[in-house]
Amino acid sequence: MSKTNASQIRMLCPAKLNLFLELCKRRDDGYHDIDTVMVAIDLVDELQIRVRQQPGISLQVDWLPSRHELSCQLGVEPSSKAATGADDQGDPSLAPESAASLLDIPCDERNLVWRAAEAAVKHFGLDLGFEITLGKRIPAGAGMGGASSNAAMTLLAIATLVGRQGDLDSLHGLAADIGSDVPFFLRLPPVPDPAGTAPAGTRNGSENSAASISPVAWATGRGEVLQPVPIGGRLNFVIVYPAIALSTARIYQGATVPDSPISSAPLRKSLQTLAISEIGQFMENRLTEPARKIASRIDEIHESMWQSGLKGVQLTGSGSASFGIADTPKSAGSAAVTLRQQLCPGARVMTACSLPPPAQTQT
Ligand SMILES: C[C@@](CO)(OP(=O)(O)O)[C@H](O)COP(=O)(O)OP(=O)(O)OC[C@H]1O[C@@H](n2ccc(N)nc2=O)[C@H](O)[C@@H]1O
Ligand SMILES: Nc1ncnc2c1ncn2[C@@H]1O[C@H](COP(=O)(O)OP(=O)(O)O)[C@@H](O)[C@H]1O
Repeated sequence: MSKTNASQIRMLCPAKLNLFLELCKRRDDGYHDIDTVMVAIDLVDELQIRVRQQPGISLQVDWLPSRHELSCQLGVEPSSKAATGADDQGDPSLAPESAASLLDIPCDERNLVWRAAEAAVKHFGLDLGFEITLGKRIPAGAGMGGASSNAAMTLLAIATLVGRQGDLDSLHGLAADIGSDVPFFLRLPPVPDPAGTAPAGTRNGSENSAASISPVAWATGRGEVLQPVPIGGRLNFVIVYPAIALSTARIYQGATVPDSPISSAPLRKSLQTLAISEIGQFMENRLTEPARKIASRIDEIHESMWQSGLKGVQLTGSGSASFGIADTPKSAGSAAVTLRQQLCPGARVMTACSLPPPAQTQT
């Protein structure tokens, strides 16, 4: 989706869920070799980038539909400190490094959008500036790739504005330098945008271009080595985000690499037939244990999600959000109503669908 003209572009930034995440090895550089399967979903942030002749970057970030609405859902003051997520004993040593607040997103070089814009200016040798506005829906510190998706779409948007969108491979390295999850978002099919016109520019790369034909990818290395995973249709999800921001680094630090890591192969195979009970059987997230030790509310949320009839209930990424799979959009909607009655305020309950494989977006 993009509304591109000579001076501005609008991009939708999809979130992601990890259907599988296994730790294979702790690396000397402080990262882990992982085996993960990520699916992009239609819960999106909105990015608008305008070209300025004067070099420099400006960034404005707002929550959609509004900060007030989200603070009510989460049961936090609009500028409150993030809930500690410490365990019931409130052990401060377990509290995650909480964001200044659940709703405070940095508007300076700490924001991955800003870093991506600076990297693109340098990479393409531009003497232009960019005025950027970002509308956030994807919860922060949730394990849903919000910041990474924003960064990837910023790279794509600036490449499109300067007529370089054709060569995704050169952007792959920039993306991987910004974050391990960022390359995944570069190669997704464009998100259909009701307010936009044609989908964003072509996303063809050479060896990985096949990856842009699927909203699902198998990622290895630290998450930057990608292969497409065929999927037999669309999956319906219900996502629950408790009012807790978890630090990705902290969760990885608390994780243990198993002696015999399990493989995502059975899960990847089950996605082709889309047999939900089979998919649920092969799902796994090795970061669940460290996350639930810090935020014990995750256990209560999983219990409520199972009881609401969802299948394959699991933490996404390093958390704090969890998702479950519903048989149909209708059953997802009714499970969400039940969960909102039980968990809100104090959590966001969202429904979402995996992005359609490109063949379906042409219909
Ligand atoms: C956990 C995952 C699962 O998809 O997503 P999120 O929960 O962040 O959405 C990713 O691996 C997060 O990717 P990303 O958020 O880009 O992480 P990065 O900025 O690259 O790394 C943040 C920190 O996480 C740890 N890290 C990250 C990736 C990896 N394969 N091994 C690690 O140990 C390192 O301590 C690193 O310094
Ligand atoms: N564009 C962005 N959107 C949201 N958070 C951002 C952004 N840039 C930097 N951050 C910071 O990164 C933290 C993690 O953001 P998150 O959306 O969870 O990213 P990811 O899931 O890719 O790790 C946030 O709590 C926030 O402080």
